[in-house]
Amino acid sequence: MTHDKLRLGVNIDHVATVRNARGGDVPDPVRAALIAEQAGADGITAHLREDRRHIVDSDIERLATQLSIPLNFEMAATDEMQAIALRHKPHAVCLVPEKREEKTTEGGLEVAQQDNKLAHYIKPFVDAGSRVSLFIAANKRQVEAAARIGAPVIELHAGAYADAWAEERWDVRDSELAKITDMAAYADELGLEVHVGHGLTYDSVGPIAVLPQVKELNIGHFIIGEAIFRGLAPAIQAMRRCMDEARAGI
Ligand SMILES: CC(=O)[C@@H](O)[C@H](O)COP(=O)(O)O
Ligand SMILES: NCC(=O)COP(=O)(O)O
Repeated sequence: MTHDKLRLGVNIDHVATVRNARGGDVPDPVRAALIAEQAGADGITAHLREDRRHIVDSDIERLATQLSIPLNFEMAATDEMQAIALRHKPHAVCLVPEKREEKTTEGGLEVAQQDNKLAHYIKPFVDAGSRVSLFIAANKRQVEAAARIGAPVIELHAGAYADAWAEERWDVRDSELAKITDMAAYADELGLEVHVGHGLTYDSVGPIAVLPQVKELNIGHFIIGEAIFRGLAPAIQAMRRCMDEARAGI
């Protein structure tokens, strides 16, 4: 398999988190998205949570009209979100699980236990031309269920791997990396396009970026944090370099 260019989707939710802390208009996540575009991001990811704790409806409207690069619209599989996504027809719709009380997206979407329901739910997106992605744990049952319902893309949840790295629990990091590695290969065999995201940093991105089946990484929290110190464009470009150097075997 060839190592084609790995796409970087920049998640701008965390700019909106800072904005919403004061309830005003700044910092503007759409401005961040446009800077990310200039800095070489291949796409923008934004998660319109049901509680609107960061991205809000008007952000999605502005992103949909102002971006020149693909928008990956993350959302819970609800009727309300389906109507919003169908109105904007983003390049990609990524279904994620949501729990109201969680600090961030803790787990992957349960696809295996609701495959009929989800197959029905994603059909209007497929018909509308949006690429459907399922944010799932690196677990065989979930990967097989994603393929079964006809989702073209999965995004493997890298949170446990990234947390283990941050906490220097190297045995857990290695076992989580092995799960992602195995499931990326298995999903590719089943014909799924593989993305990975959540919690990745300059340190932890390399072992994921080298996986030949992985086509896209979605990264936000670390990049936005790093932007405080080095600026948004340099923070994105540094992530790009980490990915490219790992992919090139440097
Ligand atoms: C699904 C996912 O991983 C992203 O949406 C990211 O975590 C940022 O959003 P939250 O921090 O609200 O989960
Ligand atoms: N889907 C994962 C994503 O968009 C970015 O997650 P994070 O880097 O903000 O944790």
